[in-house]
This record gives sequence, C-alpha cells and structure tokens, in this order.
Amino acid sequence: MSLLDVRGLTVTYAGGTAAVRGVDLRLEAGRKLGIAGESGCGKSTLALALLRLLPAGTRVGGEVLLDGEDVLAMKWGRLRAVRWAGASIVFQGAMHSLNPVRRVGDQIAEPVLLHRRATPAGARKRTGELLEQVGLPAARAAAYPHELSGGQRQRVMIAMALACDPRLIIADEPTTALDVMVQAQILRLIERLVADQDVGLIMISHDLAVLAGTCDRLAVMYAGRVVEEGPAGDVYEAARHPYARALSAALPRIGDPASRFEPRGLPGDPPDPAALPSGCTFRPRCPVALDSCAEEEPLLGDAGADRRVACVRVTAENPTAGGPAPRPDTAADGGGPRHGTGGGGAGPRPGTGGEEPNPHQATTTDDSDPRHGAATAAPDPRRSTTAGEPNPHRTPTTDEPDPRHGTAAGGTAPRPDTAAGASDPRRGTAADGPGAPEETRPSTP
Ligand SMILES: Nc1ncnc2c1ncn2[C@@H]1O[C@H](COP(=O)(O)OP(=O)(O)OP(=O)(O)O)[C@@H](O)[C@H]1O
Repeated sequence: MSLLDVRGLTVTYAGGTAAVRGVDLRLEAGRKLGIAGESGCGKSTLALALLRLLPAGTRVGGEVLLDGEDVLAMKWGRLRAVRWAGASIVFQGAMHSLNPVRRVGDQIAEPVLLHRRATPAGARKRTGELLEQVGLPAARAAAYPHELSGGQRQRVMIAMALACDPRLIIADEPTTALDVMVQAQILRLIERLVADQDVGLIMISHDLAVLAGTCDRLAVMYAGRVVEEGPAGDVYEAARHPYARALSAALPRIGDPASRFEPRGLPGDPPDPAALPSGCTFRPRCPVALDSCAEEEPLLGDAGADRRVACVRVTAENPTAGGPAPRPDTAADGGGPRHGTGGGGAGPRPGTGGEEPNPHQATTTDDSDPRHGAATAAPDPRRSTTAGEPNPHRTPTTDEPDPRHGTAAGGTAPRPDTAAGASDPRRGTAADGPGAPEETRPSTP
C-alpha cells in the first residue's frame, strides 16, 4: 500500500474556480515527489486539499488515501490527529507563518502538548531535540521569530512540522525568499530528515531545478492538472510535454553561457481557471498544437518507461514527439532530449505521428482501475461535498484548538491578529476553529 494515493482529486473554489481538475498521484514512504508549475496552476491548492485545509465553501472531490485511509472522508477528530501525526505542512514565508509574539520554543511545543499529551517538561525536552534535529541550538527555543534569520525561521517551521513524527511532510515553496546558500542548506536538511526518518515528502515549487535536485519523481502541473510525471532527473533533463519542456528550457543551465543571453520563457499566461479554453488547456500557448487539440483535453497517458504525459503528440510509441524549446545543449541533434529517446525540437516534426489519431489520448495509465478513470473524468459525487453542506462524515467539533495556526497543519502559530500569510489576499479568512466547517486553511489575516 502506498503512503499516499491521490485519486481523481478535484477542487473548485466557491466562486467557481476549478483549481485542481482530476489529479492522480502516488507516493511511497521515504520517497520524494516534486510538484512544479507556474503560479496559479493549482500547486498550493492541491497541497491544502491533501489535509482538507481549504476555505469553507470549497468543493473537493476524489480520494486522498493516506496509508489507505481517505482523508476526505475522515471524521473531524480523526482528521485533527492525522494533521499532525499523519502529515504536516511547511508553508512558504516563515516570518508570516510564525506567531511574532510567542517564543519559537512555545510554538514548537504546542502540538507536542496537544497531540502527544506530553507534560510541560516533556514538551520542552522534545522541543530542544527538534531544534537540534534541524540544526539549531536548543537554547534558541527562547527566541522570538524576529530574532532569527530567515533560514533559522524556516528551520523552526520544519521542526514544528516534525513535532509529532508525521509520515508525510508537504513542503510548499519551503525555500522561497531565502538566499541560495540558505536555500541549499534547507533543502539538504529536508533531504536528510526524509532519509533518516523514512517519511514521504511532497515538495512544491515553481523551480524545476530545485525539485530535480531534491526529489525522486516530478509532476508538472498546468491549469489544475498534471501534464507530465516521471523520474525527476528525466523530466527535468528531457521533458516530453510541450509545457514541461518550456518550463525546463526557461531555466538557464550551469555551463551553458548562451542560455543567459537567450532566455527561453514561454509567451502568454496560464488560462484563467474560471474560463478554461476548450480541448487542451495548453493549446493557446503550445508551439506544436494541432487542430485536434481544440477538441479534447488529453488525459495523462503512458509515455514510455515510467513516464506519463498528457499530450496528444506524446505516446508510448512516440514518447518525445514535439516540444517547444530545445535547450542549447541538446540542440545539436535537433533539440531532442539527452536520454536517447529521440525526437524533440522546436516545432512539429514530420513523421512523428502527431497528426494521427492517438489511441492513447483517450486513455490513462489508470485505465485498469475504473475508480481512477471515473474520478478523473468527473468527480465522484459521493465524495464531492461543499463545506457549507451538512455532511455526516465531517461533523465539526466545538472543542478544537484554533488550527489556523501556522506551519504544520492544525498546529501552533500565528494568531489572526498578528500573523501569517497576510500578503496573500486570495487565502481569505479561514473558517476553521470551533464549530467551523472543515475545508479550511490556516489563517491569513
Ligand atoms: N481561496 C481562494 N479562492 C478562490 N480562488 C482561489 C483561492 N486560492 C487560490 N485560488 C485560485 O486557484 C488557482 C490556483 O491557485 P494556487 O494558489 O493553488 O496556485 P499555485 O500554483 O500554488 O500558485 P503560486 O505558485 O502562485 O502559489 C488560481 O487561479 C487562484 O487564483
């Protein structure tokens, strides 16, 4: 059984924004999955959905199986326990996610006291251990967040996420706003913790290079869907979906001075999730689009060894049939990827089969599992709930501590009047807390 098995996950915000549209992902214990994509493609929404931290009124469908147990169908009490011991989240921007008027040690100790039912002395001891585990002296427990550097604060956030020995850590842009040296330290720290403790890691970033250097597998999202998934190094070095190729080619490479003077950004913007184009959502920006791409949205399909791609041009038989922007270091052979799969290039090539009807387009690798296909095509109505609707599986309780706090879901952290994420108005207000609906996220006053 996988540590995490996400099946046909859909998320639609109250205003009608379909932010996640049928995502299937799997993660084994001790493995690291990176999720990449441009701003607005649904990465954070996906992360929040995994622990039901979305705002009230958000419709969530599909299944999120954590050790085989569906997080989306859990009762509130169970969910609360799972949010710490099962999985926890490290959000971006530690300064915004820590409570500025509480000592960091107290913030780390809070979930230990609550969920581990530790004595105050036991929680203090555990806090010291956690700080040392993330490379800070135990004495820093007495510090307030403003007395720490950005990197130290992010270490505190990671210590909080580890407080209850979770099986899964979700890190949403954990190194954003850190300088490259500190970023590297934090990434190595996360890698070490994952290896030592055999937890699963989902790391979210817009930076494919960071993910490729840290994760085992990579999923590239576009307009709420995964468009490519496979071994991290392969997806980074030889992406097959035109969007993933463009994302990868947009990054300058060390040892490739030409790329510094010839940036390869992708023109245009991602589509508005409330008004998606017909057919393939990447079509308006795709340099190799076919007329038929306007008709049907391709599902994630087999694209050769251990790879899945959602593009009508890319099949198991033609695994690299097209791509927008070969990198300079691969251009000598026509822009194809390095890994001997052939093809590629700046535009459609004759004879790659792109014009032919693609038998893989209408299928997914999950075809053998009817639950996957059904969930991807349309959310399972049994699962789709609106936070405002009565749901017998989700009875809110009134004795909850305020789970809006901070970093690790449901835990310690910023008070509404002081803290986190104020810079992101989309996050709105979290309705979590006593008697509140469950699809909530941490407070962002
Ligand atoms: N609370 C919300 N209410 C309504 N729409 C939202 C909300 N949060 C996000 N969205 C919309 O959902 C879509 C996906 O947003 P999301 O934050 O998940 O993207 P992202 O890939 O994580 O972007 P970024 O890298 O900028 O954080 C966007 O169109 C966004 O505007």
